[in-house]
Amino acid sequence: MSDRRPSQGRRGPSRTASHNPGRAQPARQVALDVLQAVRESDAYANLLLPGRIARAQLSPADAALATELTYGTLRMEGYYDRVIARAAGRTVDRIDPPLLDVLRLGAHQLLATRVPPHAAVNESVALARTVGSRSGTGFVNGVLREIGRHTPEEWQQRVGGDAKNEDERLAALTSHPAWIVRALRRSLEAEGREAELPDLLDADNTAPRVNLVALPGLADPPSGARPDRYSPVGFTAGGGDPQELMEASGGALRVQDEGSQLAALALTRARPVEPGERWLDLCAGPGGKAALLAAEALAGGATLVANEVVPARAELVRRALAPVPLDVPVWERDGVALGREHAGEFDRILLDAPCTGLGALRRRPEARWRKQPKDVAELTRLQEALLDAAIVALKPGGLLAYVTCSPHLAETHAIVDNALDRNDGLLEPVGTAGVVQSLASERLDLAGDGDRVQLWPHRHVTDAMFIALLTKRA
Ligand SMILES: C[S@@+](CC[C@H](N)C(=O)[O-])C[C@H]1O[C@@H](n2cnc3c(N)ncnc32)[C@H](O)[C@@H]1O
Repeated sequence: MSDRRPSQGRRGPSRTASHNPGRAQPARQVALDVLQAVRESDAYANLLLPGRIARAQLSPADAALATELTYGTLRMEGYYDRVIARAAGRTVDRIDPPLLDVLRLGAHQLLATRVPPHAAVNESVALARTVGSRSGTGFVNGVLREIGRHTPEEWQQRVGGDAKNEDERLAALTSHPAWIVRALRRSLEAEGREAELPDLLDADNTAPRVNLVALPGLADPPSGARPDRYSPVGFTAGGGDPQELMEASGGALRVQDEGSQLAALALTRARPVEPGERWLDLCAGPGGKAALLAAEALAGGATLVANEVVPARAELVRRALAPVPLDVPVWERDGVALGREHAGEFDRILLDAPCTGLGALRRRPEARWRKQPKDVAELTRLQEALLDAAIVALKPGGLLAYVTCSPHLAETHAIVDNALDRNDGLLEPVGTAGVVQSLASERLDLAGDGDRVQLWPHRHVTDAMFIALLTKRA
């Protein structure tokens, strides 16, 4: 590896020219700290980053840079590792992990940002000094210069050329584990929409917009807000700062994906609410949908019980419910046992089941590397048990929404199909697509027979929520 300067190094001045040369720039230091914490302690970037930005007292511009660098690097980590391995001439598991974090951050700047290459390399070398030895610093310098010697397009050709088949190629280039690409392909195939796979994988790597909900009856969207295309209570803030809006509203305006709003409203608005109805949110943590259910229950004269087995998450549910002036007990029970002990008590039940979360990869970029195929088998057993319990807890004639934030067929259609088979004749599918469409002001492009809804990031710009409404025969 020579020490020749990369040809792109003359593209323009460094954005960071004004700070002390030789020392890492604070936005990059924050991004590196978060990458390290995500790798070392399974931290979640979205929970960690705001605190780190505040602690470093970053300016708004630097906060935006730290955010872009952190999420951008985490999203494309799998791809950058392939580039780094080729440039370094060794697999990434043979690179000191703290230096690998620096290399990933540097690769992101070189391959996917407008940061001038010399700034990307120099800043990375400065970061490497904070985590590695002199030889480690030289290694980072050499690897990044080698990466900078080729254009982003050349790297894509090289990395793509290593793949043995199309799924592997897509997995490598879009930074997804291959098993997830296969699962997503099968889900789209089931809709006859296999050709959309590259768009879906790209959407997973696109930062989601900050979407908010106005809890019905408790708040209205502020002036200047842009209404959502599908959710009647959803909006984006327009020019307003979402954080300020949330605080000023006391929590009646809050961040919530449009798909999550549709899932909750499908249950509450599928048919008119009879005063006195009893509702259950069986797996409520952290409480986003519970808050919307509570507002809807309040408006319709129903009551709601929220349940969450993990105490810390139950506490989050209590906080989420605080803006709604309805007394909602929050139970901390295993939903499987709870369902069986409250047989036939509830008119409407939301089962927003624990799942792989493959529908929210754009929101939690690190999650794709933490899940394994074996997790699917474990989760589907739990999903089946929870669904059976929910069916028991449902009143005859009651309505149940089975929801996942995953489009994996094993967690969605298979769970519902098996439940219909096991409960021969007891359950009846409800036309979920018609219900969801009736909420929306624009036509939803949905596939399937109308009994179930699968939303998609690339088609609907929502998380990939799956919603199936079922009713229990009276
Ligand atoms: C997909 S999340 C629910 C998200 C929630 N509905 C919202 O909108 O904020 C699933 C939740 O189920 C909880 N959970 C997992 N196993 C459970 C069980 N056996 N009984 C009750 N809750 C469970 C998890 O801790 C997690 O908080």
